[in-house]
Amino acid sequence: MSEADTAPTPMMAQYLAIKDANPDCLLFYRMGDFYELFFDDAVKAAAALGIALTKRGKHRGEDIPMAGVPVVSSEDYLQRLIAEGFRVAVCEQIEDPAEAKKRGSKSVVARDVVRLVTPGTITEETLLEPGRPNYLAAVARLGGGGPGAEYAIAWTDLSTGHFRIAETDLDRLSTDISALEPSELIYPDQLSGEPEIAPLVRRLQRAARAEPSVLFDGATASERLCRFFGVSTLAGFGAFSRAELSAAAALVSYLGKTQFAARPALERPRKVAPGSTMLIDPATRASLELTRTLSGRRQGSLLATIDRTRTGAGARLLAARLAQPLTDPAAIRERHDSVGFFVEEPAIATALRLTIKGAPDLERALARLSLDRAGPRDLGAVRETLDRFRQLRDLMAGAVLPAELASALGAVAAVPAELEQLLCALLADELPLQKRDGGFIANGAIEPLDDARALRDESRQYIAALQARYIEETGVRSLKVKHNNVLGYFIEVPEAQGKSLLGSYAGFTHRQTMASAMRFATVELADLEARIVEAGSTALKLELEAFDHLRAAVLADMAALRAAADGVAVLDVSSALADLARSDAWVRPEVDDTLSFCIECGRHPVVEAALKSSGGEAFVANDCDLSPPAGSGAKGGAIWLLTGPNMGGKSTFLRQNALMAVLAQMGAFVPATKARIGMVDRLFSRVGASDDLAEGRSTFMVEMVETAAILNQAGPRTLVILDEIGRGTATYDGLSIAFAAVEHLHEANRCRALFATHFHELTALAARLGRLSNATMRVKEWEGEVIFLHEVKPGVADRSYGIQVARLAGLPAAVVERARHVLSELEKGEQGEKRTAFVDDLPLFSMLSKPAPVAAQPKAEPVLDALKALDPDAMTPRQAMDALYELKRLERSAALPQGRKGL
Ligand SMILES: Nc1ncnc2c1ncn2[C@@H]1O[C@H](COP(=O)(O)OP(=O)(O)OP(=O)(O)O)[C@@H](O)[C@H]1O
Repeated sequence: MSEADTAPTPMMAQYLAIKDANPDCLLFYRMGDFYELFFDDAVKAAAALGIALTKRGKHRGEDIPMAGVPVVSSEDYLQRLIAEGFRVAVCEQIEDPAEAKKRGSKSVVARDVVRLVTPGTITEETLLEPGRPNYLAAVARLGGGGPGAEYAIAWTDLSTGHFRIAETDLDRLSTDISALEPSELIYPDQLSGEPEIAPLVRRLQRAARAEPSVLFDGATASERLCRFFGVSTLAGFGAFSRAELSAAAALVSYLGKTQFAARPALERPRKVAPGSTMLIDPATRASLELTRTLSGRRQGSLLATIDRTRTGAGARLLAARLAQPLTDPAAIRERHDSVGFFVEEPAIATALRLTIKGAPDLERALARLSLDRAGPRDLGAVRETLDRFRQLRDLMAGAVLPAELASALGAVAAVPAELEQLLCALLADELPLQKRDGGFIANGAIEPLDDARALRDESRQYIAALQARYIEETGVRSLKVKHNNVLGYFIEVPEAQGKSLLGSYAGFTHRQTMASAMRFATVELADLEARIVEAGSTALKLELEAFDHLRAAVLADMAALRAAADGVAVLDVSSALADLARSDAWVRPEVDDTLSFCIECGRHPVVEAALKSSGGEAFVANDCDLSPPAGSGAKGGAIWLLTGPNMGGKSTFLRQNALMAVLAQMGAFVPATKARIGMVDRLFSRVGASDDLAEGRSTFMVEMVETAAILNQAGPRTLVILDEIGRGTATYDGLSIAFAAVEHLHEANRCRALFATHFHELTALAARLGRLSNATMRVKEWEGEVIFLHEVKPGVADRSYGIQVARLAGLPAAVVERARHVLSELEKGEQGEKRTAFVDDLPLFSMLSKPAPVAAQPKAEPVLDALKALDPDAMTPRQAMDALYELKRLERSAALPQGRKGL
């Protein structure tokens, strides 16, 4: 094979050069109306998208695999590729093909990558979830990995422009990142494999990405930030640590790397003060199902249950608040004041919620406008929002607002009125999606545009007139003036007449002979066509200029618009939480600096909602008081040790109290009749067991790692929820661990805690530990059946009723019967006999030889017998009354079964 055979074509050479520069992305290579993918990219994309894999030409003697997606529907494909974890480099033609032709017929149109589409940098409405922030985060470490290391996180939502920076430390790094649920996290490549990064990378998988350390370079960080924000000093933004600057600069440099020329209009970075939010580690977050259920769905999470917001920005703010509850009681009270206002003013709340319902997503439209990725409908979104802003102002005028709402409404009112006037004056009522075809500027708005449009439309009438004249002059009645993209305007006549016209009609120039028709051009048609094209392109040019003008006007008011959008989000969240509080009887909690934790008639919002929607029994409200015992002068909150039957409602009770703290401190009202919560700075929840195979840890190991974290980190302001610690190992080991853990929580951590256990032996600790009390879930037994009352009361459970629950769950009757037998033997053993002896007494597989027991015959019951004997049709009213009294008497004399019987 000669050199020439193996050398790539000029186009392929261009492709390979661009692909070489973007090795970790799928390359969308623009060819006409398609983005084409080649080689491995084509194979991967075809598999991921289910599109055809074809071939185009050869490279080094091999077929080149190719797959393509139409440009018009490329967003759908991008969305699916991003969801699958790919990054996409979008490569466009950056010159007019006509220019390329000038360089020679074989020359290739210049192309370059204009954008890298990555999960954290998308802005298209179709690619984003409306109610979820889409964070790109950067983590920086300065000072090596030793004890003096400084850590910081910067994060931005490109689709809204929010930009925050926070210092963090080794202990809370993972917790802080999990609160953000970033779509993409970048970290310096020198941290790859380091212990602080490894778990994050495992958790976030492909969303975590190592970037060259130069992006995180502390020495150039300030300068890069200044350049990005177009300022000469960062002094006006606040004081930032070196690690914070490094993380923030990495973020803006990464944006430069992915967005190329487009510069996103980020707001100025805001510092999040350390300790201003409640620490909730990833395991706690997952087990409480704050924003997602354990199976990863939004439906059934706390967020989905409480979300009554009416706008995308409101839903995002609610999610962000839930992910990061506050710790400053004054700031929390401010949010409660806002919710309280709408609870007290339902008429205003209802009107407000109607006004904002279905409002366009202003924040995201602004982000697209700033990146020059917007269409006419984004301008339309601004126009519509400004109209709603005005309605909001009118609606709330005169109301005496609490501080947070007053400032939110102030921001809404501060948007300059001229912008709305300008948009209303220029934009058409109905707007197309794309600006490239024009048609979005109103008639009568711009005079030269009206003229150009008139000329274009008149010319079309001239064509009709011209056709009539040609018919008359030639006598060919079937003559038509037509248009196509190759010939432009032309005259078409049937072939027979065409032939006679060829010689006789001097004005016609022959262009084409078809199977049954002939086509001609004339000078007049060519003139007209030129005028139409010119008028059309003049009109489009004027429209695009107007678009740029409007875009510039919007961007000039960007800061005010953003602040107003934030304000509407606050109004939305506050009124949504008020709506929830009113309809579901939630109350305003009191959050202060004490160590109280006193909840009256608390409920679990998600379980309650689930019971309600299934039409089942009503949720039973329960009190909880973990405040330091009154008058004891105790330095530390109380611990409740909760015992009770399986399925009795222990986990529900534990979680509902943890959720109560989260809800109260995010600024919501709570599902209770009264709540007083001394600020919780850290929340731990270890509920239920699961293994973590990805981390190579067994169920018990996970449980112990998480328990260790709690015992090592919980302080006096921490709230701890522990469910069945020590269950995953041998009984005595588990019991000992649980025992020691309770003692440690009481003596060393001194935190408020709820501890549920099936180890009834632990309840004896209450005699020794002053702040420990026993509580239990009430049950009633009836005929060997257990009835769960779901009521928490002081005291100790006598046993776990595990066997009854197992029977309810459908364990084979033989197994249930055998278990009952084993249990009674074990209980005897506990009362003095040696266990081993008893186990020896139970011959292995003895149950297999026994027939399955027949269901127990119902016991004779005098009330029932008497009832059965009655025949209402044969009774007088008097006799019926007497019979009723007799039944009552029988019922009273038959005492309800008590205690431990009927197993
Ligand atoms: N307060 C309540 N009011 C009404 N129903 C409740 C209440 N608490 C729990 N339940 C119902 O009981 C079911 C079992 O509750 P939960 O899982 O909390 O029990 P548990 O005591 O933790 O059980 P186990 O020890 O088996 O883990 C729940 O799914 C719910 O339907």
